[in-house]
Amino acid sequence: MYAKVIVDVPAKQTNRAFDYSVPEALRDWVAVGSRVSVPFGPRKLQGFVVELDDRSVMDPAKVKPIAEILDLSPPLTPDLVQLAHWISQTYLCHEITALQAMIPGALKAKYERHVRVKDDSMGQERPMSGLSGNAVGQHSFLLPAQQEIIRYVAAKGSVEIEALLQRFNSEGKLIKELMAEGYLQEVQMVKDRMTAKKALTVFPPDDPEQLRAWAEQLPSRSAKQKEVLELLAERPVPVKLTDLLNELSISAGTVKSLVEKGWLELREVEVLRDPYSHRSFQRTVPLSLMPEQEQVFQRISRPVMDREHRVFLLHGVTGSGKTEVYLQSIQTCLDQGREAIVLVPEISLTPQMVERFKGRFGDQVAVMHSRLSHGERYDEWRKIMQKQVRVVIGARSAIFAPFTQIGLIIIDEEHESSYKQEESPKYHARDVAIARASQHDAVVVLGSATPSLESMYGTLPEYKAEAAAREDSSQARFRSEQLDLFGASTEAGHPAADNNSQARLTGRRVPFELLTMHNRVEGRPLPRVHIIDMREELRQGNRSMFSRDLYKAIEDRLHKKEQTVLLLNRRGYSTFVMCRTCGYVAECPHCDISLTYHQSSRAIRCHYCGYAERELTVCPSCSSEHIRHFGTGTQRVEEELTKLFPGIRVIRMDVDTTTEKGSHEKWLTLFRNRQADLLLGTQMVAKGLDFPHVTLVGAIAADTVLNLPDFRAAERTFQLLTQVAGRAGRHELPGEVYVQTYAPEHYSIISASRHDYQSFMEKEMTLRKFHEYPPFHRLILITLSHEQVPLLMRTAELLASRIKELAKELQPMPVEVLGPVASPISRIKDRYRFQCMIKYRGEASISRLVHQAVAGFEELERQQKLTISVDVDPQVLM
Ligand SMILES: Nc1ncnc2c1ncn2[C@@H]1O[C@H](COP(=O)(O)OP(=O)(O)OP(=O)(O)O)[C@@H](O)[C@H]1O
Ligand SMILES: [Zn+2]
Ligand SMILES: [Zn+2]
Repeated sequence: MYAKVIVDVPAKQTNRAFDYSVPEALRDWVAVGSRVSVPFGPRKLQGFVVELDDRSVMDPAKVKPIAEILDLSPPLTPDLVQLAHWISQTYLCHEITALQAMIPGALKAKYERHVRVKDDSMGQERPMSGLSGNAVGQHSFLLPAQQEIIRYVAAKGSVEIEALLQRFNSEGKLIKELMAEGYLQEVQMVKDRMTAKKALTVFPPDDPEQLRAWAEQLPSRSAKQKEVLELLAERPVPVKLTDLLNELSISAGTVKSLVEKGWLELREVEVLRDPYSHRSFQRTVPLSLMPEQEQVFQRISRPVMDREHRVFLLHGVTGSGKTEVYLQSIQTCLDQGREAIVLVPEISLTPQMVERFKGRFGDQVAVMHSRLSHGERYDEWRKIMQKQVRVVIGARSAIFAPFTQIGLIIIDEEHESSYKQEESPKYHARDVAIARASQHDAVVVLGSATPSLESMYGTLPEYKAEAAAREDSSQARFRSEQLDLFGASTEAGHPAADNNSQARLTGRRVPFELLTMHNRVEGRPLPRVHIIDMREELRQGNRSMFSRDLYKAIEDRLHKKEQTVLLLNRRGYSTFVMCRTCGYVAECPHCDISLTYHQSSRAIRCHYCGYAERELTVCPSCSSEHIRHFGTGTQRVEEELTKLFPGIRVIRMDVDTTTEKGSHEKWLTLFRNRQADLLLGTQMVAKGLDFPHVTLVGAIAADTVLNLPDFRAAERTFQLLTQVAGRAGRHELPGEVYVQTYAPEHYSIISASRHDYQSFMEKEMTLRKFHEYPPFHRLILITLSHEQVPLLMRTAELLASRIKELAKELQPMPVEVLGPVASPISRIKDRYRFQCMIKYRGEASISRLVHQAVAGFEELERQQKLTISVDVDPQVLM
């Protein structure tokens, strides 16, 4: 038997599968998706098996054997292996890069592979030595040899797989069966796993009444100690010291004195890494749907039941109850015995969101987001692998969850640009989701109150016509591409892989079907939006960052004890440092970008390279003292608020206040419990939040994004304003919104204020079509960087003309090569940057051509330390 292996060297020469033979001993273990170690020249490399075959076109004498298999069960499913291939073709990256992106980080770390007797509780790695007699007794129908294996493993707790195979050599197959049947389980002893996590924990005495008695004894000045005792009397369970301190806002000293009195005990306890273990989720039942929800739900569930690949674009206004539709559609999917993936933007993967899914589906849900540690992520991934869960909710990369029976993929807030990964593989999760769904005959739901123009385009007749015209030719072409990549054997198929899904990923795109929910749940009105012209405020002599109306509205809410959300759109907002006398702007000496002022460290800093210097007090250019930082950071807004409204309780949420793990959650809980009057923040307050007492929303600088050199600026502005406005008046109390802007006549701001998606979309579509921007044309951005401009320019020009030349072959397909020009940010970390933009209509073949052109420069890249990066469908044009 032969395996085709993609090795872990991201380079052009190695960007193909290499043949290896599968040694007899590994036959039962190697499958498509296995991670293996193989000899490669003088080295040993890691790689992934992408295909198995009985034959090899290579000279058998020259084919080397696989050295080792790295996981007992393949970490990738065959459909993921195929998807990786599709990603590498679509987004022009090395196949290995796509494969690596699909497995959790912990698997890339050093670890040992053990097996143990399966215990149904997750996440525990304790030895199972007590279990031997029982486990075997129950499974008396196992072969004697298998029983012996189980007994052996149970007695040892866990056994390293090599040791086990050695001990029972020639029984590899039996061991494999035991694993497949779930008697034995693989345990990865990841390095960071071996050092179990420990936490100081406070133990109350057994009798809580005793605590009350002690509390009585304490003198009144020990109020804090009393509080601790009373809390524990109420809730007599061990509690993590840090949690206790946070909960009561006390210092460790308070607890220490109680421990010294011998009333409480403090011990180090091992903690398990279930990120949600400390929370119990209240079970929820399906709500009875509003008529619009019901209609949409029916449309989605039908193809879910019929196992038809369809793509729906669900446009539902803020507060229309999209989440409930997702939940019930997922239930339909689970009832079919299939699995569901829910993608949400990282930033809105809030506890509230998780709660909704855990509340409905309980332990069947795995959660994946980037704030989890390596170990936690790995544990969640393992739950999916071992089929302990059937729903995964997570950020972008959760689209690679190793499910095998996907029925439904939901992408919430589908318009979010964070679904595009900025590093290689530069994939867009929306497109990957559609590709993956097509492999499984699954349904995709793209949900948003402000659908992206790209997705909207998918519902237009123009797209359907285009898709239909492309159908025949592209399908034929794609099939032949597959053939020459996998070799003729693809048709014959290979034993271990699920060939059905292999045959299906054609890259074909179905037209999207538009579903609309115009109304909020229970007919609640959308909030009234006021546009405030800040130029007018200035004319009236108001120099504050708050307009008079917004000021009054905040005051009014404080009075009524209702809550306010304030958005400071910092993206594109310059907190740069400028001299008012001569106009000097402090810039990074290594990058083409102005430095940003950071109040906490009183320093000015570069966002790209981290360069920092002390705050300037005199202008380096003219020595004037009138040098100051411009712009309105959240910190300054907070200061201003406390000045204007003494006693106001403000929660500030921005990158500075949310870096600590769990801080996000902490702030939102405080706000929800109405322990604050006002939530101030950047983009992260705009999304997904659903708080009943929020009746006022203010956008302080609504238009900052409009000034960015980006053709999506208007779209982003419209989306952000609509989303943040949507936070107000979602429950009984009606909401009101104030939008402060210097561009009150801009159509994105006017449409947002009228909740008029349709007119915004039509206007924007017309403009995009006129300027030949996406979604009508597609873009590929090629960025080159090097320390020296002449070489860079020369190379960029060569590359551009090479692409133009190759593009001639594609006539009459319109391909336009713009540039090379200096990038909007023309230097980062002392490297200059140039870009070429390719504009085209149509599909796959253009990416091949770019790939071919770029590959021709790989040698130069290596020799000259030049970098060329290719971004297909770029979201960021800097
Ligand atoms: N059928 C229903 N009956 C009663 N309440 C409902 C129903 N469906 C949803 N809700 C409630 O309506 C509120 C808004 O729903 P949800 O948060 O799902 O809206 P959404 O469409 O996701 O909004 P956004 O896009 O702003 O996040 C929630 O509090 C939800 O519990
Ligand atoms: Zn100056
Ligand atoms: Zn810099």
